[in-house]
Amino acid sequence: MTSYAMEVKNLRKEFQVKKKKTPFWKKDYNKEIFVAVDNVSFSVHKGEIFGFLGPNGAGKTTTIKMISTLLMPTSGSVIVNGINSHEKSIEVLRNLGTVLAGERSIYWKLSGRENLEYFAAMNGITGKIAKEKIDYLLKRFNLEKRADETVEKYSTGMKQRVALAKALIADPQIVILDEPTSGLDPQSARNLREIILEIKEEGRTVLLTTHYMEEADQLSDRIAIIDHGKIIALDTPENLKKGLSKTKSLVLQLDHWDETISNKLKDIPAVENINSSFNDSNQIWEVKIHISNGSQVISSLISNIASSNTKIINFRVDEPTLEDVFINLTGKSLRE
Ligand SMILES: Nc1ncnc2c1ncn2[C@@H]1O[C@H](COP(=O)(O)OP(=O)(O)OP(=O)(O)O)[C@@H](O)[C@H]1O
Repeated sequence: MTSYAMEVKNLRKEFQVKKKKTPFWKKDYNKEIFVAVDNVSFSVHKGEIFGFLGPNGAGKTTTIKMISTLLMPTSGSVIVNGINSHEKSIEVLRNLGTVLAGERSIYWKLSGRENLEYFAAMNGITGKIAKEKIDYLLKRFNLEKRADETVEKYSTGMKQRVALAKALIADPQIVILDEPTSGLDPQSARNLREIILEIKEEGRTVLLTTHYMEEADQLSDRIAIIDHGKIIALDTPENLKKGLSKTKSLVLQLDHWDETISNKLKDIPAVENINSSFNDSNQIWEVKIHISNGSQVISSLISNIASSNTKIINFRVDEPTLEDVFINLTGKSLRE
């Protein structure tokens, strides 16, 4: 018996895309190959939450769809509980509960309860057992009171909880969640993160994609960071950050910020990256400066800024985050 819930080996997906500036009537010979997932390999241990972290367009959803047998890989394989997913997809699907981003596989014209009844029946679960399971899931996900209203009337958080209940109806050992908290308000997102931890406590394995680094950090036992279809790092969140013990971020609130100040600071060798944003409500600039050699450069940065045409309202020094890990590996921010 394998100790892995999932083994992904050299997974690759190529899409044929139209070349830029090609007239629509010129067809096939104007296509080129775009590699969305580029020989990705990783193994997920039974019972862990494995985070798949990367910016928009990195290849997370494409990978998830191949794992869930919704998309045929160009090459490579996925082994779920020792079974090859593209040779025995029905057997593999029995072990998987998947919630794709922007879940449309629940029926909006049916109620939450009817959705669960439908998907229970699809999985051969009927009668008293189905009723007990559905009542339990509706209660667990706090959907009981509005269980008989159509899903279209639900909030995004409620729809997401129905999708999750649907994914759990057949009691899968592995749950795959694609950007589960995307578009949720902070309270609903927190609520969903608690549910994800409970799913792990029940002994299930969770594969979770997200572009929220704090979420990946908080939930995951291990994290693979993906960019441009390639895994660029894979470890526990602690080890990923430990590798950057000298990296710090200087976060300042300033009354003014411009390119001249930014360029002057970028000339300092320890400065890796600068992100700035203007807060309209209090008319203050928040500037985050990522630095590579810890505390040594902080005092010279502050005196440099203080002597520029701006006033420092506040500042703090942050320890390395997964964002810093990503910047260190790619030279750009996760959100750029
Ligand atoms: N059917 C398709 N045809 C062509 N290109 C595609 C197709 N599906 C995805 N892509 C491209 O593949 C890349 C990876 O997309 P994917 O949806 O996997 O990214 P992602 O990491 O999940 O990002 P997001 O968080 O934005 O969903 C993107 O550049 C996307 O435009």
